[in-house]
Amino acid sequence: MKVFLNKRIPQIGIDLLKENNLEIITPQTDNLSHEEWLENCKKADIILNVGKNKYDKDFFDNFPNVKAISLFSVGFDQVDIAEATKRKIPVGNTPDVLSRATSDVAFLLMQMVSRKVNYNIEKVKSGNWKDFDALEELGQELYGKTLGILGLGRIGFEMAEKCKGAFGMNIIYHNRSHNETAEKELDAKYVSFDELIQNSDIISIHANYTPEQANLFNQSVFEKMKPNLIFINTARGGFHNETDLYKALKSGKIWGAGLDVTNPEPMSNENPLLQLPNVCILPHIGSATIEARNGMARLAAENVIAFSKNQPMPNCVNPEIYQ
Ligand SMILES: NC(=O)C1=CN([C@@H]2O[C@H](COP(=O)(O)OP(=O)(O)OC[C@H]3O[C@@H](n4cnc5c(N)ncnc54)[C@H](O)[C@@H]3O)[C@@H](O)[C@H]2O)C=CC1
Ligand SMILES: O=C(O)C(=O)CO
Repeated sequence: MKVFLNKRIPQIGIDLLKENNLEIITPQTDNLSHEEWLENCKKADIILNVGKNKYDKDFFDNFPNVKAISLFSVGFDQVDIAEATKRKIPVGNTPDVLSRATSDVAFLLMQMVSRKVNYNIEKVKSGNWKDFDALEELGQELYGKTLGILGLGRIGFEMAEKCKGAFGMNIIYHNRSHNETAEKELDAKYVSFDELIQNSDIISIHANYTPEQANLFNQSVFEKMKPNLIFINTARGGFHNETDLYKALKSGKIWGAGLDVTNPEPMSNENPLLQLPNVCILPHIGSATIEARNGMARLAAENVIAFSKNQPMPNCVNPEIYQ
């Protein structure tokens, strides 16, 4: 069985594939052109996908040889799951192993934005730090604030737990269903989307993205938020409308924003958001720890191996295909 691996992954994943006698197709470069990527897809039975390649109806029509996809990510928004399911193509992902790392980044961004760390570092570096000033560079404290989580699943729970533990925050959340563990352990309160955006001091997005949710955070939503609102997005860039976010930040309608994800990625280094003092943007590093990436490599390889043995993938986004 041939596995197309389009980019480098930690060695633990490669070793597992090799131990199971899988033939790995690896390109000589990590930066394949789209055409080169398509060429390699032609040769594969299964793709171990790193990055944002799209798997939609056209792809499945053009590559009937591809019988399974193992994503090196927990997010699966790049795959048309309904289409894959219709064709009985299993789609694997890498849950849990990256929840701590990703919620750490959300927590980090929240603190950076609350104390304007980005802006203040720049001030020191550029020589514009003149003297101690009682009224300058003031941040806002996080203790006792209300954290609103959109999407209280695995990563959302870890973010809520950290914020409760470190800052005694009140947790409110909006989710597709109630999270009883969070309600019991963190005293989290389920609220409507409108209540979430109106009552939160910090909003952190941890929902899985679907195209129907594009621009969910837009001008009308930013207008309803508190002026001290810290907006954190470590989920997917499509959730926020970038122009509307820019306007809300520039006009002071909200306090600030911390983003680990943008749309598109990478973001242009001339993007006006980067000029704002109340914004901190990272290059999609939520899961970028040695521990998380090793875990992801292991889970992604285990999904490939299970498929090669005609067994259900241990972490499958569309397990109904096995019924
Ligand atoms: N920045 C980064 O490097 C990373 C980003 N992510 C993103 O984080 C997302 C969440 O991952 P997990 O927590 O493991 O997923 P999960 O499936 O455990 O949790 C997502 C939750 O969001 C809820 N949800 C989805 N749409 C919603 C909506 N419109 N309103 C309310 N709730 C909604 C679901 O019901 C679910 O409970 C991933 O799908 C991925 O996009 C994940 C890992 C790393
Ligand atoms: O796992 C994901 O969904 C990511 O975005 C990268 O780890």
